[in-house]
Amino acid sequence: MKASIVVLPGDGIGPEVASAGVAVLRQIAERFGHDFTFTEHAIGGDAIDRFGDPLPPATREACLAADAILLGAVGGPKWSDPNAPVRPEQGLLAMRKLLGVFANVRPLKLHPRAAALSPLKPERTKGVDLVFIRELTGGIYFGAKTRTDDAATDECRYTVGEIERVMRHAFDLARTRRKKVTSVDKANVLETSRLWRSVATRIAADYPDVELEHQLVDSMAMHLLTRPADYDVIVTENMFGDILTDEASVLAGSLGLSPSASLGGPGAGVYEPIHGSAPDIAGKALANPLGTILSVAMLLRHSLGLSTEADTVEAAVDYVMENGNLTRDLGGDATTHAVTRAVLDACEAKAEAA
Ligand SMILES: NC(=O)C1=CN([C@@H]2O[C@H](COP(=O)(O)OP(=O)(O)OC[C@H]3O[C@@H](n4cnc5c(N)ncnc54)[C@H](O)[C@@H]3O)[C@@H](O)[C@H]2O)C=CC1
Ligand SMILES: CC(C)CC(=O)C(=O)O
Ligand SMILES: [Mg+2]
Repeated sequence: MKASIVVLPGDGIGPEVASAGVAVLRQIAERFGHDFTFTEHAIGGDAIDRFGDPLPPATREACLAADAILLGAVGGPKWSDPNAPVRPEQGLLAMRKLLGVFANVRPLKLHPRAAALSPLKPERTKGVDLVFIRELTGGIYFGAKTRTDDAATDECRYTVGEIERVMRHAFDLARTRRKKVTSVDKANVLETSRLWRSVATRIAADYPDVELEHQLVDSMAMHLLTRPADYDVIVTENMFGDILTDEASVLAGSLGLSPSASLGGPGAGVYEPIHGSAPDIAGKALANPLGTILSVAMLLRHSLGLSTEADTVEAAVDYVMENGNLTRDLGGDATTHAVTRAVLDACEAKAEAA
């Protein structure tokens, strides 16, 4: 098949992990006879430096015309002055809004070897297999902001329509899994959460085969560590999802392992690891590329409909997790490049065997 893939490397370790993702896509294209074209565009701090804009017009146009988008990460200390007029993260948020990708899918599966790397005891993490659906284009990250010399505000706003569509995404997904949705909110305090909860309850009536439970976000943060295996699909608003998924990623051994797909818009899906630009390890070849490579598997499956190819990439990552030398965050001393090479070799072996 032919596919046009826009690559947005961004900042810090973004370019290091994005190039690992592109290497895997190139190999899959060659092995399975596809014609993928890759076009790199600027986003984030890199785009501010080159164009004075964290999401320049050429990047916007390319994203709107793409079949899929692969993103590294944005941000870093160079652009983090609290008084800076423009920030890298604005480019990422604007891109998500532009593409209308309201459902951010963040799966978390525990590889057996990662159980030993998890800070939790193996008996706690046994059987963990959950998916977060994080609302991605609404809430406090997109609300009006004000700032005076002695006060600041960030508005949190959700409409019924925004909640309904992400809720249906979660229930539809739960139907293909263990048929359980946990909706996370702060309905004891926030009006937006009370609306969230009432919409969740109403939508659940259309899915009598799926169990719905409501959970307050503060205790959810605790339950994720005490009984993570009890959860199947967890749906929540933008900021709660951002925070809980970084917490949850540690169950699987490292933030560097977690992939994501941002879906639901009329055009391309966006695929990115859930981590940031990791300025502390940028340029040192220490970045774990597996979260990005697993995001590439999601790209193949969700945007290109290539499930055999996606399975091949996931099986290759499983193989490397089981047998390979891993990056430092997972207790190894392999470089980003060496782990990527190991995945490419494993992809080749899996494709050969298939
Ligand atoms: N999607 C994006 O582009 C995101 C961007 N950011 C931005 O990234 C910058 C840094 O933010 P932080 O809070 O430090 O979060 P971060 O996710 O960049 O890093 C947190 C910690 O995890 C480690 N880490 C992250 N990814 C890793 C990987 N692939 N391999 C090994 N270790 C990894 C880092 O070294 C660091 O110690 C900020 O400017 C922030 O705004 C943060 C989150 C997401
Ligand atoms: C700029 C932030 C909203 C990015 C982030 O932390 C994320 O999407 O996980
Ligand atoms: Mg985040």
